[in-house]
Amino acid sequence: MTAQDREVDGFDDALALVGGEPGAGGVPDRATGPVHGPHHSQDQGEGQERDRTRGAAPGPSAAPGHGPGSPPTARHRAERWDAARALAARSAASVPAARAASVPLDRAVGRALAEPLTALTDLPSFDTSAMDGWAVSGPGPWSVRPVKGSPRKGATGSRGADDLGILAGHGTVAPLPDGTAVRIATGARIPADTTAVVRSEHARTDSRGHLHADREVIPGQDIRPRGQECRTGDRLLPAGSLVTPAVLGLAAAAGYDELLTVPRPRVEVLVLGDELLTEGLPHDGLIRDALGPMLAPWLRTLGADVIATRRVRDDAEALCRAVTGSTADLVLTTGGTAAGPVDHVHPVLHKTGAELLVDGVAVRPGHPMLLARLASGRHLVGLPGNPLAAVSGLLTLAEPLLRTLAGRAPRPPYRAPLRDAVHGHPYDTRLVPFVHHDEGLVPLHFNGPAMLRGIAAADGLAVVPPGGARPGDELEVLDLPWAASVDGGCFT
Ligand SMILES: Nc1nc2c(c(=O)[nH]1)N[C@H]1C(S)=C(S)[C@@H](COP(=O)(O)OP(=O)(O)OC[C@H]3O[C@@H](n4cnc5c(N)ncnc54)[C@H](O)[C@@H]3O)O[C@H]1N2
Ligand code: MOO
Repeated sequence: MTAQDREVDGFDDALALVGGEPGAGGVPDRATGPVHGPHHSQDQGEGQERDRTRGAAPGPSAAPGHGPGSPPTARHRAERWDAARALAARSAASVPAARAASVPLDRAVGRALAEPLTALTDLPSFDTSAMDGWAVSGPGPWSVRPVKGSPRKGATGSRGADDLGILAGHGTVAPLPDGTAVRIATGARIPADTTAVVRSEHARTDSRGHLHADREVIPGQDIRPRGQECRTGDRLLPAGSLVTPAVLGLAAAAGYDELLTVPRPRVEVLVLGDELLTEGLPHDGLIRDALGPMLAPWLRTLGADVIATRRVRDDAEALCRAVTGSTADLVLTTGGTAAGPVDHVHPVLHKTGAELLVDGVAVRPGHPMLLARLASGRHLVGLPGNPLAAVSGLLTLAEPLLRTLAGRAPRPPYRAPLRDAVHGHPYDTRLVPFVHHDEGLVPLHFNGPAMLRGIAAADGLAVVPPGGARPGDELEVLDLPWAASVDGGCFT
């Protein structure tokens, strides 16, 4: 491994690195677990010491050139990963309340509730039949009564059997005298003094118009009592809940025509890099832009509306115009965060009077990521150019910031046990693509900063603490929004 390999893989060369070429190995099959590559190491995409795959924390003294216990000075400005996320979430805390607006239900989906959803009615709002059958009063057999004003099916049949009974949507119905039964439909109002509903398949009428149940009738059976689901004024959902299709349905059932919601934040993506191609095969040192196609749909899943994805050439003036001219709530840049000759993000932020809130995060990959408040009060997140480092920045800084801008409640972190050991960085958090497996999280190969092969097959990113983790250790998990299912029922 060359020094360049180490650098590309996001570890400084102070680390004693042993092991195979970066990115060796295969992507595990979801059913069968990892397909090991030639080196049989879990995540050589980061080029680490093999013995750290047992999770032994090497400690800062493993980094020659830095005093024991003291991280390298180059990191002095880097925020801890969890602190950076918290800071990103806090940095826009005052914005959502100011933007809340009432919108009709059909415009509310995808936004967050700006106030709790409180029931405007009891649900059900009247005692309701849960089945098609008979409302009965007292013990059987019952004499069947026609329902006054009910539509009739036909002239034949025994007395009362030909009327359709009480249907859903009917208004007030007369109380049911003891010893009588009326036909009733699912969703219809239960007459006062009803003891139970007997399903149509569990009863028969005789030639004298009496109804007999063919099994025991339990008082209250198949009646949904008024207020069973909620009472007027009950809090159904807290403020900050995402309005999903299911929430829309609940809101409508609970009597809402409009919902007070926070609009989705508007994001503009600026893709930097003269080396980027938007089509065809890489050639002559030029490469395909992997971030432009990826970010807009990903941002939408994070609750943002992407107003544009623009390519900006490696020119400070062009970047300056693009940043200051944007009307988005969040400007998201890719590339140009480091200190190379055409890395213009820092100089442009400085020149335009932006306040750097986060300037580097102690996370691998992605440590040059940044968060700034622009002079206009809008926010800018600078994602590093390496594609997996950009994903790391997206989930570390943009996701919590967007959640706050969108008025969404913070998502409580959850943890899951690790199936296979994963090595760590001595000082920094690592984010490692994984798949869920019955036996725990399985870290994926091809997790180097420039690689998307691991994340493309992943259910999420595992948060590996400095020093690494052993099988059975519980790691915080950042699920990808499209992860189909989670073994172990983390969402139940
Ligand atoms: N002297 C140092 N150099 C670098 C450091 C460092 O600490 N000291 N950090 C390295 C790390 S870590 C990363 S990550 C990168 C971040 O660099 P930038 O944000 O300035 O990104 P670029 O230099 O523009 O690009 C880096 C890399 O990614 C490729 N790239 C950029 N955009 C895209 C895209 N849209 N699709 C696909 N690939 C992209 C670009 O071609 C470069 O290969 O800095 C290191 N350097
Ligand atoms: O290699 Mo850098 O840490 O990818 O972000």
